[in-house]
Amino acid sequence: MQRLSINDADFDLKFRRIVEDRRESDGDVAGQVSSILRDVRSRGDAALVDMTQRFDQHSLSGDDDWSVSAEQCKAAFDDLEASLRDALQLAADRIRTYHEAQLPEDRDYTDEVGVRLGARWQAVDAAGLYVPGGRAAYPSSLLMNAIPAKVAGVERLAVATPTPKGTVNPLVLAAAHLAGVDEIWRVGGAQAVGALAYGTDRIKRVDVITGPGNAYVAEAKRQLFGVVGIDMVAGPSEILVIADGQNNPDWIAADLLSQAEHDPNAQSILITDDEGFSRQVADRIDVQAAMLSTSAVAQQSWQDHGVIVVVDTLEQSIALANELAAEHVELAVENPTPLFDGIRHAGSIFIGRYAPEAIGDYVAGPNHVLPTGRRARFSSGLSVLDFMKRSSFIELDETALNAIGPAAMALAEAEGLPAHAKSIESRLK
Ligand SMILES: NC(=O)c1ccc[n+]([C@@H]2O[C@H](COP(=O)([O-])OP(=O)(O)OC[C@H]3O[C@@H](n4cnc5c(N)ncnc54)[C@H](O)[C@@H]3O)[C@@H](O)[C@H]2O)c1
Ligand SMILES: N[C@H](CO)Cc1c[nH]c[nH+]1
Ligand SMILES: [Zn+2]
Repeated sequence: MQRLSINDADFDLKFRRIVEDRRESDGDVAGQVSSILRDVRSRGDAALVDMTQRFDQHSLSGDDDWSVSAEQCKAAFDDLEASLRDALQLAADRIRTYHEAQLPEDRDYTDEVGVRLGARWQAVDAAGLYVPGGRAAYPSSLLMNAIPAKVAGVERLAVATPTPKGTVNPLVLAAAHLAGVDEIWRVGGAQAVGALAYGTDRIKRVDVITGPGNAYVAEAKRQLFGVVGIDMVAGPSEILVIADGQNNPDWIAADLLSQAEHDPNAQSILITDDEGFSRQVADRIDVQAAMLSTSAVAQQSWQDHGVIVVVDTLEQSIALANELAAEHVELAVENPTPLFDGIRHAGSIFIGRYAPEAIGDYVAGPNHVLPTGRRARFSSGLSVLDFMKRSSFIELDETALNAIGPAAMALAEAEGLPAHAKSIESRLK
């Protein structure tokens, strides 16, 4: 963990290094991912067999090793303990309600010269939903991917998720049943993203790939953008907690560890105006981390990427937060409004002492698939619109074409494109 004070002589330099640390697509990962993708593209299923054995110790020999059937998903749902089924249902209902409000409306109008203009939204035909499963299984990510895809009206939902050592997580299958997923492929990592993008004999290609994952998954999506649509780059988790000294240090320590436990490359940052409080939080992190079942990962993440910044005033945290453009920002302060108003770059913002980030991971409603690596400067969380695209349309009759056609012809001539001009001119009266 690094500790900084805004009054350190070299604060700007150190802070800049922290900001740059968030680029998970370093040369090593990018190189490995590009050779994995090349292999999947040229050898298809055979490459998936080799890499799934190598990275997940899972042998893709029979059909059941490749995919999970709808019957298995239904059985997993039916077998769920009632409290877990209710929790999954509550999460699904709240996520659906939030995302239904995102559905766009088609609009059109006819202007003063009689041209009808508008735009029409339509769902993509097929979506590939990446559900992480390396260190932990993520039924919550299945819901976060599949529900907006369903709301958008996508016809084919193909999930890819690794099943390390052949272990299938029943809650992932139950979530798939609840959300109405069509296919579940037991492959993970960059190779799964490649298969969904290029297609193989077994896995038909999709139009859009969404979902979170580790650095390999995130980099594969980044490299494949253009071959296929993607939602955004959603890599190892990040949390920035801005807290005053009036918080319970145990609560804030748990919040920081909640993201650290995802991945050794996850990042947790605390900004506070109370030096004594920051030391209490650091102590509580050490105590709590040692007791977690995920302690090895959480401790590694906190050691390698954890940061505490002590500022003089909480107002100073606004500029730092905007530089970091973190996936999650918690505002655990007495009066969060001025901070909320000042923060321009964040995947999702949690307002007040009773809004821990973990509530957004599961049941609040907004999507937990969010941009990482400072990409909240230009990307947003997964939404229904990521599964849709818009076609504009233009309708003219003879009168309308006569009104605006000559201007288009003039521009076409000026661009040296006479066939363009002719296609308009030949229709004019
Ligand atoms: N940003 C978000 O919205 C968000 C949401 C949920 C989870 N996450 C992140 O998802 C990630 C889940 O990671 P995970 O590892 O548990 O599962 P994962 O499914 O993302 O990755 C596992 C796969 O990584 C590949 N892999 C592992 N080591 C490799 C290597 N050395 N070379 C090539 N490929 C390798 C393997 O193919 C394996 O199947 C975490 O980083 C978590 O923070 C992010
Ligand atoms: N915090 C993750 C996004 O970075 C999402 C998640 C799923 N399960 C638990 N957490
Ligand atoms: Zn989480």
